[in-house]
Amino acid sequence: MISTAPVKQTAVLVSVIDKRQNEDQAFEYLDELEFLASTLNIKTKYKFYQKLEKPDIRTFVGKGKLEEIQTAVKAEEIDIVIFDDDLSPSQLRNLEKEFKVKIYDRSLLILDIFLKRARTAQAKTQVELARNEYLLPRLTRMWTHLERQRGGTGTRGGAGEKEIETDRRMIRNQINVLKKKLEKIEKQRETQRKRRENQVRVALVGYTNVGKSTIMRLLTKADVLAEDKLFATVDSTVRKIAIHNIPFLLSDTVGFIRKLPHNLIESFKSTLDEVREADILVHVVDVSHPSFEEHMKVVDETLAELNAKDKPTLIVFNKIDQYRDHLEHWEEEEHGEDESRPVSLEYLKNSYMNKENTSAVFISAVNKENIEEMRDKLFELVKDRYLEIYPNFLIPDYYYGKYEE
Ligand SMILES: Nc1nc2c(ncn2[C@@H]2O[C@H](COP(=O)(O)OP(=O)(O)OP(=O)(O)O)[C@@H](O)[C@H]2O)c(=O)[nH]1
Ligand SMILES: [Mg+2]
Repeated sequence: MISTAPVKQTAVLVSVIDKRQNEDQAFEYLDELEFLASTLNIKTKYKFYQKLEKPDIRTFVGKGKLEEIQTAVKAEEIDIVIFDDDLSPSQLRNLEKEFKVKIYDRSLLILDIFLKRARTAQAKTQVELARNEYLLPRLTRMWTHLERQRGGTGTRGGAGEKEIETDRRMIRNQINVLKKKLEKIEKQRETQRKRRENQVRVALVGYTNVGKSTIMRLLTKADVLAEDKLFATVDSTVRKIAIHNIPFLLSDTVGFIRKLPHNLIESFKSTLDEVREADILVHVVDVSHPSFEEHMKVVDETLAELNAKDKPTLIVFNKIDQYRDHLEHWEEEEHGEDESRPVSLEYLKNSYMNKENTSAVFISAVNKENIEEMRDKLFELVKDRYLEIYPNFLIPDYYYGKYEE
């Protein structure tokens, strides 16, 4: 009997941290990488990290570490070795020679997740383009993969330069075709966008898996996919909604992450236009995540790259239910003296809500806690923009000042 159930592939993860980072951060990064891998149904068996000033030019990690990893790969019959950084084409080749299994780097992992998740023609084309551009300089490696799959090393004399050149040409053609296709789709979207010119536009932004789609669903009652997986949303979704009779467009967007592949940002430019062209941003944060502040920084940096940093922003600290749970667990566990107690929710609220020029709210989207407050704060921002577009619009008095001192 032959089983047709997909066999879960196994992996070991490898990251390099420099002297400024501590062990906790190394584990954090590896946990995130494990989560990314699990999104592709890859099971992590071991995690390795090494402290280095810079990754090794030839093999990413040093010789000793390489041997350590090799032992694990052989003992456990591992299918894939995943690196938490981007590998150069030559590093890829060297590592493949060393381990003789599939090698992934962070970019390829994220690209494959996007490929799996993309739904619309536009998103699919964007990811395919980014993936081809990523593969082009690394084609030798891909070719050797094909060779091995055919089971024919030696019989054909290995990957010939001629075959590689043919493949390269094929990929270059493909890239041109995809670019033309994208241009056409973008022209259509352009007319769509023009039609939206006189409307207030709000974009949900944030690190991946923070709850953007859950909040979108809450506000629009639309059937938006929300999952405990990274990059559940790759396409952007736009819905028209209203708060206190003021209409606006709300869009759910692709989540950001540390070291998002540059090719991906490039080819997702038009999807990210949703963010760039928004009047108002709702920055969603998973406050229960131990690195939420680092995540906020990554989001701010990505927004700066998109020239979208200075828009009126509501910061939504989500998952306060989970934050409370973590605090409770912390109390129950034993801790060393050097471990500092996580701050209370009250403390966090005080430090963030008193900042000048920022509007913030603490909610639980799943337990529907403080949702009205979030709606009212969003309304304050939407209303200001709406009155810029329609200066003669009269807003009934009772909507004003609900949360003002
Ligand atoms: N405990 C808790 N979980 C939440 C809350 N809000 C969302 N989640 C969960 O967090 C996970 C991710 O939610 P999504 O809404 O898919 O997050 P997202 O930001 O859209 O994620 P991507 O599209 O992958 O970037 C899901 O399992 C949600 O059920 C919350 O308030 N509390
Ligand atoms: Mg989502």
